[in-house]
Amino acid sequence: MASVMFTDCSSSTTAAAPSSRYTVSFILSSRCPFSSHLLNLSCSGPQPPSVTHQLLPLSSPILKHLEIFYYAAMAAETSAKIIDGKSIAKQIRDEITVEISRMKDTVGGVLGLAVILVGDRKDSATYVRNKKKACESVGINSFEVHLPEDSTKQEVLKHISGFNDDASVHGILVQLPLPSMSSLFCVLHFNLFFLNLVMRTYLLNETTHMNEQNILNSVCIEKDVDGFHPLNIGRLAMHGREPLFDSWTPKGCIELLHRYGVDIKGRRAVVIGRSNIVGTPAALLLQREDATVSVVHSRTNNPEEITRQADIIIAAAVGQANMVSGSWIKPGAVVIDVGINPVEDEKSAKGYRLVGSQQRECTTTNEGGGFIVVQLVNDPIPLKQDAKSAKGYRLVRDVCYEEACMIASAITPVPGEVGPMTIAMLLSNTLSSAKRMHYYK
Ligand SMILES: NC(=O)C1=CN([C@@H]2O[C@H](COP(=O)(O)OP(=O)(O)OC[C@H]3O[C@@H](n4cnc5c(N)ncnc54)[C@H](OP(=O)(O)O)[C@@H]3O)[C@@H](O)[C@H]2O)C=CC1
Ligand SMILES: Nc1nc(=O)c2c([nH]1)NC[C@@H]1CN(c3ccc(C(=O)N[C@@H](CCC(=O)O)C(=O)O)cc3)C=[N+]21
Repeated sequence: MASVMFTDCSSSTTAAAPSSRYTVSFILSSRCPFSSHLLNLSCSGPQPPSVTHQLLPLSSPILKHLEIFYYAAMAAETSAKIIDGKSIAKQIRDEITVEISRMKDTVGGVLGLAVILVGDRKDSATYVRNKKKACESVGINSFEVHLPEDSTKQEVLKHISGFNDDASVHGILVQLPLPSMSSLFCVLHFNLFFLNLVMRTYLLNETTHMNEQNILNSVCIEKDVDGFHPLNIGRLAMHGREPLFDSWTPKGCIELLHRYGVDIKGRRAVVIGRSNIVGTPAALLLQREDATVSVVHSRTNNPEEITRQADIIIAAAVGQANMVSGSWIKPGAVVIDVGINPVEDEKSAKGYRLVGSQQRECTTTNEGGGFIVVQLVNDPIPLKQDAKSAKGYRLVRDVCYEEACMIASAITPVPGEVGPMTIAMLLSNTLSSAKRMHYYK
C-alpha cells in the first residue's frame, strides 16, 4: 500500500533526479500510522535524493496542499471489516415488529413510548423525530410533548407524572440535555431585570431551570427505558443483580459486538467517555460480559497508550473530532465509534458532511527540474449529501475513520451505524417494559 504511493512519487523523482542535487520535501501527516514506514521508503533507492522530512499535524495549513500523500495511502487499502449496524438494526426492528404483533394478538392493546423534549436544540429535534419514525415503523404509539425552552421544572414533572400513571405508556424518555441556567440566561438576553428575578427565584428554591437529576429521578423505574434511574444503574453495577433496562446506546454497541461474533470475554476493552448516558453504562456492560475494562476520560493521562492496549474500543467522547487516530489503535482491534459532535455550519444548510471522509484528487507535476509539486485540485467532496435536509450543522466523529479502518479488524463506518442500532435498542427496551407490565413472556 505505502509502496504504491511512494513508488509513484519516488520513481518520478528518481527519473527526474538521478543525483543528490535535488531536494524533495515529503510532508506527511504526523498522524499517519505509516509515517515512519513511508519515511523509510522515501529514502530507499540506489541514489536517493536528499530528502527533507517534515511531520506535521493534520491541522497544519500546509497539508491543504500536500496531505494527498496521506489520503492516497489511506485509500489504497482498507482492511477492517465494516460493521453494518444499519442492516443489523433493520433485522432487530423486524424481530421487534413480529414480537409486538404477537403480543397484540395475545394481550391486546398497543405499546406506547412517551418522549418529552424541552427547548429547541436542532440535534435533539432530529433525534426525537428519528425515534417517532422508528416507533411508527414497528407499531409502537409515540406520545410527544414539546415544551418551550423556558418551561418550569414543575411543568416537566407534571407531564412525567401523567405518563407514569398512563397505562398506555410503557416507556418514558426525557430528551437530554435539558436547558441549563446558562441557556435560560441567553433566552433572557442577559436582561438584568430578568436576571435578578431568576436569581431570586433560584435562591428561593423555586427554580425555573431544569434540574436534570430531579427530573430523571421522577420517571418511574419500570418505564425508564433509558435506564438512567439510580436504582437501575446500581443493579447494573452489582454482581448478582439484574437491571430492568440496559441503557440503549451502550446496549446497541454490545449487540453489534455480539452479532458480529466479537469475543468479549477476557478481552481488554477501553471506553472513551464516562457519561451516565454512554460511557459508564458501556463500561459496566462490558464488565458484565467479562471484559477487562479501562475508562478514558478528559482527565486521563496518556489516553493514547491506554487505548492502544484495547482489543475493543468504544469511543464516546465529546468535542474532540477525530481524536482517536491510527496510532491509538492496536492492530486488529474492534472499534465502535459512538461519538458524534454536531458542529453548527451555515454552509451545510443544504445537507451535511462527515469530517474525516473526504476524498481528494491530485496531480503530480515535475516543475523546475526537480521539485515534485503535489496539488490539490478539487475541494473536499461531500461524502453524504442530503438536499432535503436543512440541518445547518455537520457531524464530526471521535475516531479518525480513514486511519482506523487501516488498522482495526472491524469498525463502525462513517456515516455512523451506531445511531440506528441505538434506536432499535430503545424499541427493544420499550417492548421488554410492556412484556413485564403484562406478565408476557
Ligand atoms: N450514535 C448514537 O446513537 C449516540 C451518540 N452519542 C454521542 O456520543 C458522544 C458521547 O455522548 P455523551 O456520553 O452523552 O456525552 P457527555 O458530554 O455526557 O460525555 C462525554 C465524555 O467524554 C469525555 N471526554 C471529553 N473530552 C475527552 C477527551 N479529550 N479525552 C477523553 N475523554 C473525553 C468526558 O470526560 P469527563 O467525564 O472527564 O468530562 C465525558 O465523560 C456524543 O458525541 C454524543 O453525541 C450519544 C448517544 C447516542
Ligand atoms: N434521554 C436521552 N437518552 C439518550 O439516549 C439520548 C438523549 N437523551 N439525548 C441525546 C443523546 C444522543 N443520542 C442519540 C441517539 C441516536 C442518534 C442517531 O441516530 N445518530 C445517527 C445520526 C443522526 C443525524 O443525522 O443527526 C447516526 O449516528 O448515524 C444519535 C444520538 C441519544 N441520546
